[in-house]
Amino acid sequence: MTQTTSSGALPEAVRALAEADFSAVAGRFTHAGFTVAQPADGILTIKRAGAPDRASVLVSVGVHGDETGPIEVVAHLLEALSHDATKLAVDLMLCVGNIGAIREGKRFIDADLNRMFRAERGTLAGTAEAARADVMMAATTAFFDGAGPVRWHLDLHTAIRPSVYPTFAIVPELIEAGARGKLIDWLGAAGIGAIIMNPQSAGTYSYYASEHHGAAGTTVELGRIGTLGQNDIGQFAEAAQALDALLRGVAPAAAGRAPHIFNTAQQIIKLSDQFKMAFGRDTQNFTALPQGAEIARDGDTVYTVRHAQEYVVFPNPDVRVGLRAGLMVVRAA
Ligand SMILES: O=C(O)CCC(=O)N[C@@H](CCC(=O)O)C(=O)O
Ligand SMILES: [Zn+2]
Repeated sequence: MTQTTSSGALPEAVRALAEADFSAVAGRFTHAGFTVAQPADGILTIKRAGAPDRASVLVSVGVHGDETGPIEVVAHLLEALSHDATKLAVDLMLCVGNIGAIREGKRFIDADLNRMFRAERGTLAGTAEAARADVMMAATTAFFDGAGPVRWHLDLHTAIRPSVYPTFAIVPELIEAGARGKLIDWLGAAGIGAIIMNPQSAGTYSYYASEHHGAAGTTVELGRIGTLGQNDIGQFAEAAQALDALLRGVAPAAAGRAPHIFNTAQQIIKLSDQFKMAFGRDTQNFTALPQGAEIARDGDTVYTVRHAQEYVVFPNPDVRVGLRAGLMVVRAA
């Protein structure tokens, strides 16, 4: 079945996930004997009763409302899996993040949801996204409470700008070494070209799940923002296959290539409205800058490249004061 939208015909599975309408898939998993619940709007959990050792996998999409490619990828995958429901080999929590922003085709309504997964929110405490993050954290806590030791969180995003690596991931350094190794292997099988090791929380969902719930969490960037129903998701076939294999508890079809590993050199924080980036808004992710080059200036503060070479990721002068306006990374030895 398809639904016609302003952007053309949207496959029913995509429409349903984008609108957080889980009725069809929930029915199929229930019929296959799973315990299915919807603890909050946009959140679906599917568990097998009496199987405490199963891996627990949280998959989130749409934390930024204009990042629609992963919604399409997961919608098709979930639709297919629900028709083969007994093959689901993990406890699954599926979270459609910023439902209001998805509806409006915007990154966020009041403020960036992916900076709200921390206690201090300052002036953003009363925003729609602060309330949504509270709901998501409560559901995440309930999902992982009492779960077995194998815990994953894949938070699927897309980047605003083009990138030297069209697919890349951010991995919190604090993940225990064994679990981190398995996660990096999986990211390789998923066709992810580069991994940024991140030592510090920026208030993101995946860092929160790693820090507070012992999950092997990661933010995965799959291409660029696009209109729902118009993304070329064929380019993410490896990621879709690897995710499907994870949910079915089987090895990915391809081992993939080892991603390039980068360490975080510095986070560029916007300190005031005087903040000015030294290069254009459309500078692509992983653009190399030489030692001493100016990155940004903000009043008396001048951010410069400290290593022989640093690469800029997520350059964004338009963020709110106090938030990350870019990440400088270096190739790991
Ligand atoms: O392309 C951009 O500038 C932003 C893409 C995006 O939403 N990235 C995430 C990364 C989260 C992390 O650091 O783990 C974000 O900025 O929230
Ligand atoms: Zn995003």
